[in-house]
Amino acid sequence: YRLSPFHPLARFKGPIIVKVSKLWGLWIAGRGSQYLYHKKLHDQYGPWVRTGPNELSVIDAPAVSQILNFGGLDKGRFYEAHTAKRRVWNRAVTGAALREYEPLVAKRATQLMSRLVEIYLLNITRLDVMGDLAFGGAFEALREGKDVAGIGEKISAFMTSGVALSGQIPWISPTLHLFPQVGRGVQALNEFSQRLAVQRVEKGGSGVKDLWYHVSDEAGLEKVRPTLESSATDGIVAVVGASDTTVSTMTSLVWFLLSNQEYYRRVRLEIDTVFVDGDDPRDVSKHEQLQFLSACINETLRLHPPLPSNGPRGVDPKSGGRVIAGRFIPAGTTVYTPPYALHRNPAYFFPHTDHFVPERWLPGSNFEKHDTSAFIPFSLGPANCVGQKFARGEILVVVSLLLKSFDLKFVDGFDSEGWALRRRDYFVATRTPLLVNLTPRESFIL
Ligand code: HEM
Repeated sequence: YRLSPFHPLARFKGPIIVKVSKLWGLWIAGRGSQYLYHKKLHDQYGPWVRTGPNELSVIDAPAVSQILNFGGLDKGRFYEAHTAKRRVWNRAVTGAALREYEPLVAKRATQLMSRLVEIYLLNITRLDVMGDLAFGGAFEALREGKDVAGIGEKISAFMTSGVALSGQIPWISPTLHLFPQVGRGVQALNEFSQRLAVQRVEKGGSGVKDLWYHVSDEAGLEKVRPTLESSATDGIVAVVGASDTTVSTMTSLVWFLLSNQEYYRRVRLEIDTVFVDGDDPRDVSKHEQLQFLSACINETLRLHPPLPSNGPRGVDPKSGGRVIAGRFIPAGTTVYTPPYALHRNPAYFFPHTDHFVPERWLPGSNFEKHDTSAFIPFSLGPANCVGQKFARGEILVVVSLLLKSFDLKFVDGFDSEGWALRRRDYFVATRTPLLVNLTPRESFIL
């Protein structure tokens, strides 16, 4: 039936193996290769591809916008386990709220620079920043020089098992606890976040209106105050969703710059010009002058989107189906809009589609194709990333401080070309260590 012309998705092209069963897709996802597989299928079959018996992947920009934007498809069963409390989240990321967080980020960025003299710790800085914001300074990984709480490990167990699996087989989410291996990863992270939440409440406010202040509604703006349990879930969503995505971007950015020395020199020159003697990269008022660095961040997010496949959407199984960009999508269909494949579609970014060319983002640049409606690293619409402004701000502080303070160079003999090929797609892309030597510069900042 799934291969027959009677199946509601029969008109959509795709390999036979994926039409028959979800097992092949599950195997690909288990290896972290979904983003590459989707890209390959789109290269072969075009912007609409059938990727499962009841699943599509779409990289046609107008259709992507209709799917993700207001009035589009639901987030579907994939998110059943999460409480999407968008209203409290929105309060947590207003301009005023972000200004409250700035000293926290600046403090950790400074600590990073001092510890970098000894060891490269970008990976754990993100833990401390999010520990500060969400749980009142819970982790202290930089101070200890390592991830003492083992949170990195808990996050990867959670990502590689529960999240990847429920993305492939949405109906499995409510039954995850039945799979001991998978359930353990999910449960360990849940218990950990509950403990942190209790600690944060016992410790009382940090004096800063941090993220916890908003997600637990300390100001009492909601009619019904969120329970400790649901604020703990939000706290951990912040640590997982906000820290790994940001560090993925920073690590890829360093990799792109060191692999393209002329761009590395140009970014450094810009930072040295904007922050002259005594000026401090933690001064966010100067960040809008960092045009070339911002272009490099965009180009990094284009080629290495931290969520390479994005969260799927679904057509309500109880509906009569939906028409998207002139095509009928039957009820119950899962729809992917994978940023990795979309961003590398030459119909939207051309020439040098697969190459790091940050100039395409500079004002006045004249590339044959530069369609920003196809640029969705933070997704689109009502469920897009609430933290994108904060993420950009954090990246600008840390990267400009890093380049102002150190000369960076790949460790001799490091397989830098192979590094990008080892990125894996477990909802947030995972990476192997990027080995970089750091030599303090004269302008080293503490
Ligand atoms: C470069 C860094 C980041 C990237 C690329 C990124 C990307 C994304 C994407 C693509 C989504 C939507 C997923 C979907 O549509 O299924 C999302 C959702 C979300 N992000 Fe981010 N994110 C980043 C940083 C952050 C930060 C720093 C925070 C918090 C301070 C944050 C908080 C959230 C939350 C709460 C959601 C869920 C929104 C909702 O469901 O309404 N993110 N992010």
